[in-house]
Amino acid sequence: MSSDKPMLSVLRGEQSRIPPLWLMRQAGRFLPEYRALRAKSGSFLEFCYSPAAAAEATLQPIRRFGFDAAILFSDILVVPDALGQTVGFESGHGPRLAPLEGEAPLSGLREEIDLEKLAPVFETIERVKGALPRETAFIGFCGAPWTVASYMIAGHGTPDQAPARLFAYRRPEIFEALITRLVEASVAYLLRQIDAGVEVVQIFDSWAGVLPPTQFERWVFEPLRDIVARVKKARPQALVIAFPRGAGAHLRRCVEGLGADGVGLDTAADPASAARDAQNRVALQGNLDPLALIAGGAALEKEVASILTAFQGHRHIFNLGHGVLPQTPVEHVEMLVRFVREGRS
Ligand SMILES: Cc1c2[nH]c(c1CCC(=O)O)Cc1[nH]c(c(CCC(=O)O)c1C)Cc1[nH]c(c(CCC(=O)O)c1C)Cc1[nH]c(c(C)c1CCC(=O)O)C2
Repeated sequence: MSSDKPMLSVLRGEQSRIPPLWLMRQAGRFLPEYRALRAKSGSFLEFCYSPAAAAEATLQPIRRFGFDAAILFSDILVVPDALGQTVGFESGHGPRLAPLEGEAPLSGLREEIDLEKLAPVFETIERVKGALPRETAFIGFCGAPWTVASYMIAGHGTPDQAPARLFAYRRPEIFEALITRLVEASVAYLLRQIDAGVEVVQIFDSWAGVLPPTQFERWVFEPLRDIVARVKKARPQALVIAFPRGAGAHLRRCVEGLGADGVGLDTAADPASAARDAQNRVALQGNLDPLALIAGGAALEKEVASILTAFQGHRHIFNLGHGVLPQTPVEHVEMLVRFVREGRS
């Protein structure tokens, strides 16, 4: 099926000479208009739950750069919030959750996600949907069970998710119950996002890269495959991108076996080898180094050119290998857009 949205066409199986382009964390602190909007609001979660503000943050990068896709402005940690865990964000420090611990770590959590609590997110989606240019695709998202669980257990960001890894070894039954609950919650949440108006959902497994193969299979691959299968079965029109960041040696299995329409490549992944594995059966998304975007100039041009060359002849969505960093100059993003679309900086 062809579409007047280049992003959807590539996810549905077409190739495009000029890849559709969007950036993870394209809304955020590197944009002066985001900082101004954010300064007027309360806590980060309040901001995420304010439909007018969240819709505006979603649209800002579309107005400025004309990206091929908008991504819902929200956060992966609204899911633990809607499961009843206490979630906060400390400026400069990132997320702070009441960690899951003690004799019965799941006892304070709801069995099922409270979608009523997330009503403002669905309202944000409805607002954005009515305001997007007709050629712009709309992406919703959630965090993958392993990544979300790792924050729920530690209560904050860590360099290697050691607390969740230890928990999974020491208390595998409880960890399994948590992952199962997150699979259910993620499916329910994504289906509601699709019903509210997103056309694509991306599942962020930002911490997929820290596990040994046995644990990767159980906590990353299987839950991701289940979510993809259930979302596609319930909403066959919806398109799904999986982003198993740091999957490394498991990337091939993800490209071949997750059942997603697209797979996101992180900064360290080799585009040419992923393209060989994919055989055009899935679209590949990525994977410019966010630091090359900060550096700009000849280094940026060279990296962009090499990615475009490596993906030639393959279904490709241009993106970064991880999110835009706050110190990124806006002009470098403008340059990237010109370079990808017009082949000039
Ligand atoms: C692990 C993770 C989180 N959140 C997310 C992930 C997965 C992707 C990744 O690995 O980056 C996903 C996310 N977070 C945010 C978005 C918005 C949409 C977009 O991509 O533009 C998305 C898709 C906004 C945000 N989420 C957060 C901010 C910064 C808060 C602020 O503006 O005050 C934004 C814009 C806060 C957040 N949220 C999270 C952390 C670790 C932090 C603190 C680090 C930081 O500050 O960048 C959890």
